[in-house]
Amino acid sequence: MTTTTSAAVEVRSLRRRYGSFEAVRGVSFDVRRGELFALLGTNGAGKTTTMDMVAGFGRPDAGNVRVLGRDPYSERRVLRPRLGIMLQEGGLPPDLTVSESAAMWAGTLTDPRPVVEALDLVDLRHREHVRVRQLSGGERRRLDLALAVMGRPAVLLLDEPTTGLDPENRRNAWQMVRALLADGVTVLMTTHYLNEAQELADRLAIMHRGEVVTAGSTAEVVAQHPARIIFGLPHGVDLPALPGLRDPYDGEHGPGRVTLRTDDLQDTLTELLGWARRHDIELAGLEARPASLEEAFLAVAESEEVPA
Ligand SMILES: Nc1ncnc2c1ncn2[C@@H]1O[C@H](COP(=O)(O)OP(=O)(O)OP(=O)(O)O)[C@@H](O)[C@H]1O
Repeated sequence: MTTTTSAAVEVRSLRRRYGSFEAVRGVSFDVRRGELFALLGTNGAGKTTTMDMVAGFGRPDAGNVRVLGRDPYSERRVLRPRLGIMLQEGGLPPDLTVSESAAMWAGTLTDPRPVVEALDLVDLRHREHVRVRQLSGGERRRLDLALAVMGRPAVLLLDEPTTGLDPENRRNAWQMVRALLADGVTVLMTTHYLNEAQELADRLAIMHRGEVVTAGSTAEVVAQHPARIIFGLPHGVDLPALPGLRDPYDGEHGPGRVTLRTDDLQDTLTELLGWARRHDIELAGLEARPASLEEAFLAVAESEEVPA
């Protein structure tokens, strides 16, 4: 029997404690079919613990996880052929070579990619005869990634997949993930690289102290934080009242340099430009930009709300 649900991964009110410490405190999110959902968060926020439960390795104390409509813990055998998992610890036998490891893993799968194809995907073919223990950290990570996609999974779980990769290999990994997404694979990924989330994620959630603090598309998450307009103003000129501003204005960029923080970039900018034109005032070095994902992340990381 197949169960149909609209989301590939459904996480509802998930809780997990280690002893008396509650690491995951009521986390909910959906990963839609064919999208990449990024879980971001501060160190110790509970991302890996959440991933473990989605992978079916850890059992929730409360709440629910469904992957392709199945419970990943109790129905792990049914789900396994459709799930690709790359967690933080690879745990491969250190004395096997790269191709022996890949062949051993392929032997446990129903419809594996050929070993050479999987190694080519992560650019490791030239290292096929090297023992796992002799690989660099980044090469080991890439081997883990090759094994995660070897079984042609419908859902891929990647816990910090590009940590330790150099910039070129990180970009190669992104390309591979993009190709998988184009094939309809659903990806749930954690990362500490905000540009990685910005490059790859359709939607994301930012976790802090066991909770999801904010979630949505990158644009939605960023839109919750003020945009900035920065310019130089001739000496002795005062700004008019402008719509959308949080503060009247502040001069954090030094004398004559003004920074406005606005919740409505278009409105504030339109008014500002109209005013400058009418009074023939030059706004020197004018810059306008929305908040960045980094600003949104830092706002979450610095928030002191302690969950009840
Ligand atoms: N086996 C364990 N026993 C006790 N506490 C644990 C265990 N595993 C994780 N924790 C604690 O649970 C919290 C969440 O850990 P988790 O690894 O899920 O966070 P994370 O968001 O993945 O962090 P990071 O970004 O640093 O990898 C942390 O405070 C961690 O110390």
